[in-house]
Amino acid sequence: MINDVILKNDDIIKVRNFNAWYGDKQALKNINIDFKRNKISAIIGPSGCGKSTLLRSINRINDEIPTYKTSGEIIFENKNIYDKNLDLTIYRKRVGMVFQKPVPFPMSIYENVAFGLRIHGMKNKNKIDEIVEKSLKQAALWDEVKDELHKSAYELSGGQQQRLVIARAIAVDPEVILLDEPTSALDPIATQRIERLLEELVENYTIIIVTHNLPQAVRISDYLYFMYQGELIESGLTSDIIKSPKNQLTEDYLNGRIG
Ligand SMILES: Nc1ncnc2c1ncn2[C@@H]1O[C@H](COP(=O)(O)OP(=O)(O)OP(=O)(O)O)[C@@H](O)[C@H]1O
Repeated sequence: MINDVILKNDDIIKVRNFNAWYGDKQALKNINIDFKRNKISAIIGPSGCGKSTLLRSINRINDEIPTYKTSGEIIFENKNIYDKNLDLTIYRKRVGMVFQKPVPFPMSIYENVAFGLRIHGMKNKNKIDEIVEKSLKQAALWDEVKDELHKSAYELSGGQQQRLVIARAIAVDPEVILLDEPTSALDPIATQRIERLLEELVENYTIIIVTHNLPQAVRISDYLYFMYQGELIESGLTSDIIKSPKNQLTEDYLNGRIG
């Protein structure tokens, strides 16, 4: 019985027979993945293989593209997120997304983090103050900004902006954070800070990251998902795949022969 509960709680998002098209072009082909709770999962593969499409599909961001269509299911909390009656605002509070290029809102550092709280109806100033501080601390940005919370977010460096965006995602208390190439616009020091941060955050959140930076995926992830031409080719524990990939394509990618 206890084992049953543990097993059931282990997977947080299940992708089932999932296909996606942009017009006639099929970008995802029959993807099946069980993403593990409180782990870092990295989706890797050469440019154009469908990594971002998969991540964006989990947040339903691609709904905005008129030619985009899907079949199959993505299940979160026993519900298919593609069901018509899903409340997207509530879903995105629980499954947040951070993009490649940090996109702070044109407002103060404080307001960037408080934004989501206000959207979800929080009015108590003390409570908002408390969550803003906690989120900035969790995102390892508090010490750098605590004396200038009302400065424009645009005055922060790229690395600080990316941590601010992560603080904004954390503030609404999500369960899953999706990150699409979050460090590709950052220098090595800022990259290292974000990587350390993700390793800390995974104690409380499930992290799914898309990266074309293979050494980064190897450094930080518990699970790897290797995609090629819209298909999931191989998945498993990062340490196992790195040591002995089962598929020739995975091996070629790991050795830099494709991509
Ligand atoms: N908005 C779009 N309209 C049409 N085709 C698209 C769109 N976005 C992506 N595609 C196509 O879907 C396929 C998968 O793209 P996707 O961006 O998911 O790949 P990726 O693995 O994330 O690539 P990269 O590492 O270069 O970001 C590619 O062939 C791409 O050209």
